[in-house]
Amino acid sequence: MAEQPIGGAGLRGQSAGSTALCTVGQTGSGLTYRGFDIEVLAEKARFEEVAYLLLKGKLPNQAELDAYITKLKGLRGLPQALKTVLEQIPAGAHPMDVMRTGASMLGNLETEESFDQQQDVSDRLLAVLPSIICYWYRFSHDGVRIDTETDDESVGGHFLHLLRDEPASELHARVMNVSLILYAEHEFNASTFTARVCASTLSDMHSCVTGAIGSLRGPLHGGANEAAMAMIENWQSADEAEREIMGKLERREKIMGFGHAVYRESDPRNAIIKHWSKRLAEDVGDSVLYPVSERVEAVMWREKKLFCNADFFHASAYYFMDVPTKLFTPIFVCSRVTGWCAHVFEQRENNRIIRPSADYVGPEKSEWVPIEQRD
Ligand SMILES: CC(=O)SCCNC(=O)CCNC(=O)[C@H](O)C(C)(C)COP(=O)(O)OP(=O)(O)OC[C@H]1O[C@@H](n2cnc3c(N)ncnc32)[C@H](O)[C@@H]1OP(=O)(O)O
Ligand SMILES: O=C([O-])CC(=O)C(=O)O
Repeated sequence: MAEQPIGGAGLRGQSAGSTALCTVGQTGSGLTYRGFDIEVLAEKARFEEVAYLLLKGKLPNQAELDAYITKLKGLRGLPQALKTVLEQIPAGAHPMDVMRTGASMLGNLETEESFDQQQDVSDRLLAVLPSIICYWYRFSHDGVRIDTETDDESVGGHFLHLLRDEPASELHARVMNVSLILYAEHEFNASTFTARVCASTLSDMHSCVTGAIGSLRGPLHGGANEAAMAMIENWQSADEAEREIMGKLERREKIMGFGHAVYRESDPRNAIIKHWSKRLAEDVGDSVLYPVSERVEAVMWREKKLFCNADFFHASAYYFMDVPTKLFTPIFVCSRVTGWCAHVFEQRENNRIIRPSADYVGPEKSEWVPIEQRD
């Protein structure tokens, strides 16, 4: 057997099961949720409609959507014990760690006792995750205890309202809606696979989501939007960006927000969020960050044939909406929780514990040496 490094090839290209939720890189459009092209959903749908599609299995009619929005609005409140925990977390903590703790603590307070509760538990998580992150952020940064039960119609509007203490503009609510749709679901990505592995042991929903948040946090996955922002904000012009990117490529550094494990030529979400980033750049009169981002995109394609993934233009879009960089990946959580929960439902529906094998590359059979005789 050929010697291989410890670690692995990332299971790239191997099927690890089936799903009815999403196709990635298979059809002409590149990305579909339950058969609907991402371009159509981003243009026509509300995020809550997409959440319904993923979680309940079909698009809602008007009455069903109205009832769902009303339900989500009624689930935004935080239990006192969760507020108390959030107030203990220091301002310097990473918001993804706060999300992880928040989801986990909720599991102590509102435990999923039976899989019959899975729809309600998922709706609660979807409604309350923006409240969790914004309650902590505003308490630790501004010293205020906010009321998280706003009357905003949308999840994105609710998030921005809590963050800034005023309702979101129409443009910002629209961009948040698109962003949440783009991030909602993506087949067997690392965080979703984490959720499914956890679900396959017949564990509870909060454990699946808590584990998934931990996986999404890393810069090779959801954390790339923050890492991209940390990079591009250093550059004052497109020419400076080009010089710096060339240097990074020479030093063989990874450029965050580029490349993908499945897509080979483009990520269909990029053109959509790029369009909205441009609109926001015009709205705020930006003449630096958007041109810098466009130049980085052009140089990466010219030099490496690497394209922007969903994360790259999300960085500038969120920046133009005044969202602090550390909150970029938590927004991803507020969206992807729909995909995670829907995958947990699927896993539970036809479950077998996920337990692959490893090729052993360690030492041959070894003799035990008493501790006093070891080097
Ligand atoms: C929402 C999301 O999670 S999207 C992904 C977000 N993550 C990022 O943006 C992080 C940066 N990108 C990456 O690290 C990778 O492209 C990943 C993790 C997304 C995919 O990883 P892989 O499937 O291993 O990438 P792939 O096999 O296509 O890589 C091929 C080559 O391109 C290089 N490459 C891939 N992405 C990048 C990048 N962003 N910058 C520089 N080089 C890159 C790899 O190092 C590899 O080079 P090598 O053959 O010399 O080792
Ligand atoms: O599919 C992946 O590997 C990563 C990704 O784009 C996502 O999770 O949205």
